[in-house]
Amino acid sequence: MAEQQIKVAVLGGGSFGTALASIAADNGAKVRQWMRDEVLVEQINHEHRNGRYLPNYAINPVVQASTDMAEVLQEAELVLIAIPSKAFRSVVQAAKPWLTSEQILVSTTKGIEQDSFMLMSDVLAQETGFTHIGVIAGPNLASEIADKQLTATVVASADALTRTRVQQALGCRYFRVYASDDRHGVELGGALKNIYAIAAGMAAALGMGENTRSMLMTRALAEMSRFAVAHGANPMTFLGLAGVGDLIVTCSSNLSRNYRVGFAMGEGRTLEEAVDALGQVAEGVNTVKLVCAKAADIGVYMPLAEGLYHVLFDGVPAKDMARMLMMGEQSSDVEFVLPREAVQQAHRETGGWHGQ
Ligand SMILES: NC(=O)C1=CN([C@@H]2O[C@H](COP(=O)(O)OP(=O)(O)OC[C@H]3O[C@@H](n4cnc5c(N)ncnc54)[C@H](O)[C@@H]3O)[C@@H](O)[C@H]2O)C=CC1
Ligand SMILES: O=C(CO)COP(=O)(O)O
Repeated sequence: MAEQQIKVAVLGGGSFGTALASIAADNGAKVRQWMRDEVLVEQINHEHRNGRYLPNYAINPVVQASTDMAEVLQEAELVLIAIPSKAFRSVVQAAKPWLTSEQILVSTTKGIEQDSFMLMSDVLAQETGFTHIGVIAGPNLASEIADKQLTATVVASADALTRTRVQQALGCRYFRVYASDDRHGVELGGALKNIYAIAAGMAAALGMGENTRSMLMTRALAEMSRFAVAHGANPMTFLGLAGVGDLIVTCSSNLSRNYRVGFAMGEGRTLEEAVDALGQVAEGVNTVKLVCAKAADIGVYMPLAEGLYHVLFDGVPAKDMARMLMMGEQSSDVEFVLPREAVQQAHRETGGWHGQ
């Protein structure tokens, strides 16, 4: 018996929405993509190209773009939402009249909502009240996916049907989809690593070496998992693609927008200049603000995120901040092995930490 063709809707006309639409189409799905821009719709439908966000890649001609939300969502079994966090809720609200409880709704957005500090899957759950809700995150640079480079991601949901349908719809010869039930852990992995990608870009522009980058990434992982565990995530998630996997790619690649913002600032540009030159979303700029405020509120130790905050928003030179961070507390390597408190206690018992 021939397999039934799955109907996929993608909300968002940016680089990631476009890359995901093309994967689903390559995999045999019927794909419709919603975006606001009429000109882009025409270009995708006639030239099979997204000239604004992924100019150098061919889009599978099966992808049909439209500005009409009703048309895009009609009969869709799987809805992928690739909208920057700032606009995510408003787009979900606009989509709501055409969403049904049988549909599988998946956020692909790596950000946190400004006022509520909610993750996008929680926004989806709050706005719809539906059960088939999940997220996708992992080392997924959109242009590499569009180039069909071998790639893997994670779908995370407590709902087995959501995990399975996403694996079936997107898993193909160049894209593997691994499953997790730690939705918040996976989602936080994707959102938090953007902070450290900015710092990594800055370090690279300042000529810091490979030891430094490795230290930065590994200590970033310690901070990310500490923060996520305080929000109920499983620390083991950070060993996976949405944790260490995404951190590696985003802290190493000039294709990452967050890395590029950091690199531009390391070269002497202001934050505003760096963001303007990008012309696309760099979620980490907003995420670092929100995360630092939350970490202060709930008492989570995040020296790298705080350091980056002072560089981005208080004009502290990145080199001075790096020097200060090097003189901070020498703590536990992996605190899920040796708790931080045990290291601090030992220092207290031996007369304190003698940094210079
Ligand atoms: N580009 C990438 O490599 C990856 C991106 N992501 C995440 O995907 C999310 C979306 O990012 P990209 O597609 O990369 O962004 P992008 O900057 O390439 O495009 C953003 C898209 O959202 C649209 N948009 C913005 N505000 C809107 C509104 N109010 N109403 C309707 N549409 C609106 C823009 O018109 C544009 O089509 C981000 O959270 C990002 O972190 C996740 C994995 C990889
Ligand atoms: O999340 C990404 C890769 O996994 C993309 O990162 P940027 O948003 O920094 O481009």
